[in-house]
Amino acid sequence: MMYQVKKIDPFNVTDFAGDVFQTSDTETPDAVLVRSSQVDDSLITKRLLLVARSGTGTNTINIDACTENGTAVFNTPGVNANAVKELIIQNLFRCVRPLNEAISMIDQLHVGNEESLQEAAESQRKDYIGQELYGKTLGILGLGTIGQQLADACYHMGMQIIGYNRSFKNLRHVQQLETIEEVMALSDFVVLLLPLTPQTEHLITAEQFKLMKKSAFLLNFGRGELVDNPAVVDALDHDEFAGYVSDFPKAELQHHSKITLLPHLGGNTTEALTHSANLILQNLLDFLENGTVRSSVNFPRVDLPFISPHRLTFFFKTQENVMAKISSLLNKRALPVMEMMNNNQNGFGYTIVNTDFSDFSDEQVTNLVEEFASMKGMLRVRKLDHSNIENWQTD
Ligand SMILES: NC(=O)C1=CN([C@@H]2O[C@H](COP(=O)(O)OP(=O)(O)OC[C@H]3O[C@@H](n4cnc5c(N)ncnc54)[C@H](O)[C@@H]3O)[C@@H](O)[C@H]2O)C=CC1
Ligand SMILES: O=C(O)C(=O)[C@H](O)COP(=O)(O)O
Repeated sequence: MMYQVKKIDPFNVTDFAGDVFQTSDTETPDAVLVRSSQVDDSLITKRLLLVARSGTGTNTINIDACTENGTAVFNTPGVNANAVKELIIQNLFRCVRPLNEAISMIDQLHVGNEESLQEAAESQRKDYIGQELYGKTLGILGLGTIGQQLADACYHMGMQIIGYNRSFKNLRHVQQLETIEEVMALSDFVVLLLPLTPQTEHLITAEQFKLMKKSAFLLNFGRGELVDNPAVVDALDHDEFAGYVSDFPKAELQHHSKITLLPHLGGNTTEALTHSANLILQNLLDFLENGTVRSSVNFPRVDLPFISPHRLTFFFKTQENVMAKISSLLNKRALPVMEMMNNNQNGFGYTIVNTDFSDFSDEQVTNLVEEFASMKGMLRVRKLDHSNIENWQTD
């Protein structure tokens, strides 16, 4: 079977497409490949097996609708963490040392015959005195992969690290505090590294800005919607804190002397983009061909070698006792179970059964798949044929 994959963002699939999938403009694809663009709900048809997101944030995908539809959502968490960490550090330095301004001053400096450029420039350096990061307090909201890498790097630059996360992380270099408010009040720099979810939308607003040090900076590399933008502008206009850096530009934040906007540059390095695209394409291929789940936000991880002529995969709600019903039907229909692997997560189960349909007619196989699919709580059943096993023989 040749699967139809719709690319929402540009991807070079030359090394992957061919035997298993081809790219297509269809509105009813088997899989969608995407970066951070919006995935329209209309694409979530019964045919859609997978949304493959190259990158970390999945806020542009309707995960609940995908899950109910039996559609897996994959992402590549951590792959761009180093790129984001480095960009944040670059911006921390930018907050404390007026580099851009100093470079621009020299660029515009005109000297006469008597004076060297160096002398003229040095005479002005008193206007470009900065501060050091060493000894300052960095507060991180969201102590996930990027937050932890940032904490380690900044700790080794001599900063004090505090942070907030919904679950306790027990990190060596981070003092984890109970509330966002404590972190905001104690930090010289607050870095937002939370995902955008219904719980985190507009989490940071006017009340918290009032707690911040007047000299503190807020850096948002999580998502724009974490912050109430009009409240940021208002707080900066009233000198409640010193400056806002955001990787997520919005018109209401433009043209403000205390606001720096970047064009979503966090993961925008050759290394991160290449690694992330290759990883998602490999995982997409493996899911379409073998049903393997390695990094998904809604399907439990199951990776079982495909060493049988056929296999069945099941995605289901665990509370309906579907696993027991699957085992019972496999037994009842005397289907050989060569290998089987199951995993459960957040109320959903995913099971792969390696099997052999050689002794079953096509009609029997179709009926069996329909029997499984009609079980209460079953969200997706797939039957996969092993493309490379010919003349399969069991001992
Ligand atoms: N600017 C950019 O280009 C990039 C931005 N990002 C953003 O950064 C976010 C974090 O990335 P990673 O660190 O890789 O993800 P991660 O999943 O490793 O970390 C997220 C952390 O936030 C915590 N968290 C989630 N909801 C919370 C809540 N309501 N309250 C407190 N803590 C909560 C989680 O427990 C986890 O520790 C992504 O979801 C994405 O939105 C990620 C990569 C690049
Ligand atoms: O991984 C994420 O989450 C990001 O925000 C990426 O770094 C940026 O997304 P892309 O637009 O580059 O896919």
